[in-house]
Amino acid sequence: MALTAAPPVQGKPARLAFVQVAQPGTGDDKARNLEHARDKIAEAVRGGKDGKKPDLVVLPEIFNSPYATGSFRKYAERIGWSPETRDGFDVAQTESESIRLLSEAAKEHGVWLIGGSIPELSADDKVYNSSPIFSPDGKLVAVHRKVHLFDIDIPGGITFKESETLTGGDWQTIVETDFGKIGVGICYDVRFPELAMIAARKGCIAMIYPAAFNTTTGPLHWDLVQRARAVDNQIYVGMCSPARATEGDGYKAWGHSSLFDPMGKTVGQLEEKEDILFVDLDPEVVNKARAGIPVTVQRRFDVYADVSKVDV
Ligand SMILES: NC(=O)CC(=O)C(=O)O
Repeated sequence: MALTAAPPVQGKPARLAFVQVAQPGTGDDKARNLEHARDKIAEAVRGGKDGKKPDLVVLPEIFNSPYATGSFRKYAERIGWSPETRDGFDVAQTESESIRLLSEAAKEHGVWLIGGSIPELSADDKVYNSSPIFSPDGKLVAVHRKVHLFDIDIPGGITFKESETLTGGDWQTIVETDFGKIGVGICYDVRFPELAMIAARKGCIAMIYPAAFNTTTGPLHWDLVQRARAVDNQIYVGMCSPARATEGDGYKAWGHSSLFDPMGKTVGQLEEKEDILFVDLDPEVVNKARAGIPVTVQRRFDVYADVSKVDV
């Protein structure tokens, strides 16, 4: 059977900065967490060793609140964005101090910003784990609400039940940037291959996940799930984690923020402490991977369904 060439992924080379800030402890106040994140965004924008300014800055999951089911409602803020009002949404009208601060930071530095995630209080009084995404003019272009809630119970390891206080989101998020389409998920969403598969088939060059794996699941699965999503879909996959807390008995994040390329190679990875990872996306790397291993044109939709045809 003759092979048809895969359509090239659209995009331009881009520099990403993953800001691995410490996750707040239960005694921390929100204002301090926000100021710390603002300072770290400014540091990221100054660039890494080569001083190159990033095109996109990414913060970790739940960066302004402790990662604890008992804290989410207390820290939650009303954002007010919805997919229906996306084009008319004005950040000046939000009640959320975190959204205002992140929007100002994106605008001040002229960068795309995936603002990690924060607890969000909805109009009908539900709490979501939500990732706000800003364009370089400070516009809030999307909010991804974590679709799959982190409910696990590993005896002798970790028990966590986000569904005690959170509700799962019900849309998929793909953002059109000036360097290509980027899919956004949050942490546990990475374990469900469908979101990455749909994003890739809709032309995304990368899936980015603000995330906070832990010291039980991190060593086993953090790299594995990113490489699996990257190789299956021939896209870049990255996760930005909080730094590991060194004190207290709260959540111990895995750290190790990282980016993997479409062949499953590690583009870059941090350790567990506070740090910033600078890594590059290159559409030619995606195109080369797809030309070499042409799974994009070898699918058998006569045998199984194409999930990317379903609109979510
Ligand atoms: N924190 C999460 O949402 C997910 C996680 O830690 C895991 O999947 O492991």
